Amino acid sequence: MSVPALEVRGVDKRFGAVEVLRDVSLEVAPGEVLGVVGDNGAGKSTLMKVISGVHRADSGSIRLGGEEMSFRSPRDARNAGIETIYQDLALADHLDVGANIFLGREPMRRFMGLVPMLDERKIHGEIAALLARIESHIPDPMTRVLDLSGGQRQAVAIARALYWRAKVVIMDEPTAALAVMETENVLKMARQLAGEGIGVLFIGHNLVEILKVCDRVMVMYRGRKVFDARSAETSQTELIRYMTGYADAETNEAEREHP
Ligand SMILES: Nc1ncnc2c1ncn2[C@@H]1O[C@H](COP(=O)(O)OP(=O)(O)OP(=O)(O)O)[C@@H](O)[C@H]1O
Repeated sequence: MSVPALEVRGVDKRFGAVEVLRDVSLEVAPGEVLGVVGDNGAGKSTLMKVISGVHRADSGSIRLGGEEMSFRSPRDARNAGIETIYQDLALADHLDVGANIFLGREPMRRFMGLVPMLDERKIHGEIAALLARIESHIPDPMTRVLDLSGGQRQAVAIARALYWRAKVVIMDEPTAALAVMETENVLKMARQLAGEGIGVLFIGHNLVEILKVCDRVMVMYRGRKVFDARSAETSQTELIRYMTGYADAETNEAEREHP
């Protein structure tokens, strides 16, 4: 078996007296899209924030490509290869597409061997190649991100993940604020990232969408992972039973009856 792109083992997280994550484990293979679902407050965002270096777990471990990680900041996580794409993206609105992809590390060239200058030809070429790779329709890569649509903004974040060779991309409710066509594009991009060998975590509420785009789905309920199955082997009804705690209650009842 290949080494998982991401492996989370036994993560616990408390905020004061509140236990928000309890012994959560998951694995995402390279090229796999794992859906994460659960009711409001189930702990999905907190889990993603632990993985992306925003919060530190109280216990448990995170391995990226088989290597144990200890992130002190989101920057640490990004440098290690974990890119997060939020619904409200952390893009620099007033900067153009290129600046948002290169994050201040644009290709440079030396003028007459002395003064370093932006290598605009290389920048244009790289952006065009990236956008073509994800089949994104951004007419002019020099557009300010502020002037892009929601779906185009997602495309910029995805291009950035590709450029920086992310190992894992977290898409946290990426389609929540998008129109139908844009939603389709973002779903397609999730599959394209997986096609590049990236492990994708896809958090969402729309089960039709989740079952369509994800290879596997896990359900969070009150801070625990209560279910994990291949999309082809589960259904909306089954996921809802776990999301609402019914399946859990049934198991407990069966255990009481047949201890
Ligand atoms: N910084 C924090 N301090 C205290 N409690 C928090 C903090 N962040 C989250 N929580 C609590 O942790 C629980 C899980 O929240 P989380 O946002 O992870 O859930 P979620 O599954 O992502 O929900 P949603 O679908 O609504 O985004 C909630 O009860 C929330 O109030």
